[in-house]
Amino acid sequence: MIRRFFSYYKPHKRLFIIDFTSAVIVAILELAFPVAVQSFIDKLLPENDWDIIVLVSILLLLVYLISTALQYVVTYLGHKLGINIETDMRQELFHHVQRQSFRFFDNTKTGHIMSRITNDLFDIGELAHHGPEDFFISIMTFIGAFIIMFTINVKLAIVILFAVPILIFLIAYSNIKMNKAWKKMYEDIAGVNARVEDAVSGVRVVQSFTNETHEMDRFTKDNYSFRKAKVGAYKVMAIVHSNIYMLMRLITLVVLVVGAWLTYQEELLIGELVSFVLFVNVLFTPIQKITALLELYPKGMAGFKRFVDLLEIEPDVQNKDDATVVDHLKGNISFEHVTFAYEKTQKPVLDKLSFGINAGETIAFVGPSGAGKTTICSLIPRFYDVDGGSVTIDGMDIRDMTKESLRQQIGIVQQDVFLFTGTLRENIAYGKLDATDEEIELAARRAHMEEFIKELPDGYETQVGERGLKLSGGQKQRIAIARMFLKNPPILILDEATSALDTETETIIQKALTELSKNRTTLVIAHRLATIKNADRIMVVTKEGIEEEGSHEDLLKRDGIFAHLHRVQMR
Ligand SMILES: Nc1ncnc2c1ncn2[C@@H]1O[C@H](COP(=O)(O)OP(=O)(O)OP(=O)(O)O)[C@@H](O)[C@H]1O
Repeated sequence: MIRRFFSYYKPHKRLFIIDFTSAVIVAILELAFPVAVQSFIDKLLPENDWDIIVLVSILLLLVYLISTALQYVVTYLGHKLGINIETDMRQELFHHVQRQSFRFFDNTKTGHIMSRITNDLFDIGELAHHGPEDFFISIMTFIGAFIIMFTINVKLAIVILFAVPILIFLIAYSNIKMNKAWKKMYEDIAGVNARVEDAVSGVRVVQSFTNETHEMDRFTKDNYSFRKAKVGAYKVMAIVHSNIYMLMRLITLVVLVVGAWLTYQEELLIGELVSFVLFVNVLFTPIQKITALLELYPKGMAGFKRFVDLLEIEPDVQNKDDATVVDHLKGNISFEHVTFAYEKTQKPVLDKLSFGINAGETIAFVGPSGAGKTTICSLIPRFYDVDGGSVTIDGMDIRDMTKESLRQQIGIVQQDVFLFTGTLRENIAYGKLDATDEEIELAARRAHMEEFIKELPDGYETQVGERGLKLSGGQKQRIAIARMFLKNPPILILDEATSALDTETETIIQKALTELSKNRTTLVIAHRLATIKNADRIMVVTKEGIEEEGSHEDLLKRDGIFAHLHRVQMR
């Protein structure tokens, strides 16, 4: 895990070297001060040589100026390094999440992903900056200070050395305890995020059932569990901090007493004693840094582990090494003995399903809810891969095509159209990012959007989405259709595109859809049978597979499932 963590420093080697070297110099200069004070008191003062005293003072001033400049470099560049690493990781994670297949999103809460991309990465960034630098510098200062103290007076140095095992014990204790506490805290904050996500996106349902109190109770439970974990972690930290504080004061006192006695015995000079007391103070800094790291390290590493765990989830729909980039597909689709289950442990939704669609045909799928119509349509763009059998387009297995090129050939219009925050123009252009204004306006005209765009004061530049104009279901759907005119795919999937509209809007949208499906292979999932009268073929999908197939008229004549559904709807 640590080796992997360090691999993120590679692109910022130069920054790391500058930051690290500056920090090392600052630490060495810190050690110089007590040594200078000692020679001041024991050598320069008794000799009364004021020229040297002034010179040494100027030199010390110079050392401090350099130290201050380097301190700036360490703080600024060090944080910059941490931020750079955090940004790289966020890029990688976002890219990775975008590559994931539908199955991943079926099973992962947005709140959990958000929490990894934000909270976890903040802590990892902090660790990236402070971790190696503070650890190395602290060890270095510690060893350096002890070496100098031993050269000044062995007995007094040994007295201080006794404190080291206690320190190591405290550090180890805190590390174990905090590891556990942070891990729990991360799980809990992800839970809190997921709960907020549920309550906010489902707020309309919550309010319509007046279940606010119920939601509040569930949130309180998660929030308090998070609080307990975090407070627990800080309790451990408080124990460790206060013990270390007491230890350091004790050491100062012991140094003073033993030092005074040694001075009395003429084994130690006054300047040496002062210098010892100052060194005990110098030791405070690395110890404080190490205690700060005790909080940061387990926290950052717990976050990093979650980050790596997420990165290691490979999308289950992958391109083969020798996958073909397809272009201009005709749209002859064939399902051959297709078997598919969402979860390996569950009964297949589709069981050895076979059928064919000719290029340019309009096929409608009808049938009872949960029979698998949407599933059939999700397999064509490879949102999921089949478990058995194959799906081919123009005779080629879709798993032999790159998924990007395959999806470029397929357009999907769903009932629930997602609008991105931005202008109307940008939202239409989502179908073809480099579309010209003329192309966008033509697509809007073909999707029968012109009328309503004209009425908007800002026209195509109107802001839509969460922070902009709210569009009706029918208007959103026309945006989706306009996107498709721009994308211009040979295969079209219309998933219950008109089932939530009033008759007038539906007529307009039907018109737009009929134009859109011209010269394309079109698959329509419809619940309202009247809208698919003109389909070339209707397939009746049930849990047993495709039970009936034929034109509207044929199926009515057959007087089977479709005729029954039709009669119920007409009634
Ligand atoms: N993402 C999913 N994960 C697990 N199971 C799923 C998922 N989506 C659908 N299913 C299950 O697969 C079966 C078929 O669902 P599908 O959505 O394909 O049916 P449908 O015919 O389109 O239904 P409807 O007309 O109600 O939209 C259902 O039993 C459903 O519970």
